[in-house]
Amino acid sequence: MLLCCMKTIKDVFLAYQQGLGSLYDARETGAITLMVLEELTGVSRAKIKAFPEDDIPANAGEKLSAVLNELKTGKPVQYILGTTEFYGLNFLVNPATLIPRPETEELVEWALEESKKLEVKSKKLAVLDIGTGSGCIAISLKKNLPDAVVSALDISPGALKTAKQNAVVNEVDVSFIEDSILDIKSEIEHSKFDIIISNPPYVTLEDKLRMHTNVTDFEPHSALFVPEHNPLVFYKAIAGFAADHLEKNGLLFLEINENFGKETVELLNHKRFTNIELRKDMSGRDRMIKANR
Ligand SMILES: C[S@@+](CC[C@H](N)C(=O)[O-])C[C@H]1O[C@@H](n2cnc3c(N)ncnc32)[C@H](O)[C@@H]1O
Repeated sequence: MLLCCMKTIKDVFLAYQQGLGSLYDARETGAITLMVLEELTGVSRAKIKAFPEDDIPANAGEKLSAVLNELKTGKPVQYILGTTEFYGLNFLVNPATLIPRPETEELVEWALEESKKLEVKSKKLAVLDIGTGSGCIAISLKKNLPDAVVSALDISPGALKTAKQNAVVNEVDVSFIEDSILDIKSEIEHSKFDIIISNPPYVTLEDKLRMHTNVTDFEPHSALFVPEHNPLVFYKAIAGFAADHLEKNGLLFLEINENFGKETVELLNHKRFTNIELRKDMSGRDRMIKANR
């Protein structure tokens, strides 16, 4: 199917399958095509799926063709469209921010479930997201816990700029702090939290060799890779910070490297966290931890 001949939704799916077949499997290509069609035509996902024989809007062909050419370079669709969905909300993304992943939605879900059980007397729930990136975790938590006071920290000014825009887009109030969890210098040093949550960089050199180039060539390395090839460097710093800055019975939530679940649990044990729970994600991989102060 030549792009010039795309008239219907079905034609677009066919052209994208042909163009992207060497980069993605059929399921991934289908999902990408759906995202692009929805964004560029304004037609809903449900309608696209239900009426594949419908014509695409006359002015959409050129844009669909330009996006397909960019996709062929391996650039993630979210960076091409500049947007993605996370926990039912829209987030702006760009090469300064990691593209939020579905596994991280499971971490948010867990934190929201547990937050209901936390007894916070005579004050608002205080939450800190470490390594906020696009702000997806902090903003989703604030959206669902409107009374909470949510702060979010990142070392990257580019990521923080986007996270601030995302807070405006999603109409929530989050305090953003530029600092390094490896060497805190800001006023956050004097604060206490009921929940500390983080999806820090955890990709090792060995993991990198197995990763798809559309991740390693396009997503920010400072969001993905651990410095000095030490897979636990961020977990050590976060556990140390949380040990001092969580309220009594406060909760720590971490997304982790699936190959270092046991080691991360040991580290938290060593820091005297209790009720440490390791959970698998929807693909059955050790992916997240909850611990009590
Ligand atoms: C894996 S990304 C997670 C982004 C976002 N929370 C998410 O789940 O999509 C890790 C984030 O940690 C930030 N980061 C890297 N080094 C840091 C440091 N020393 N202190 C604070 N944040 C850091 C990166 O800029 C990046 O935004």
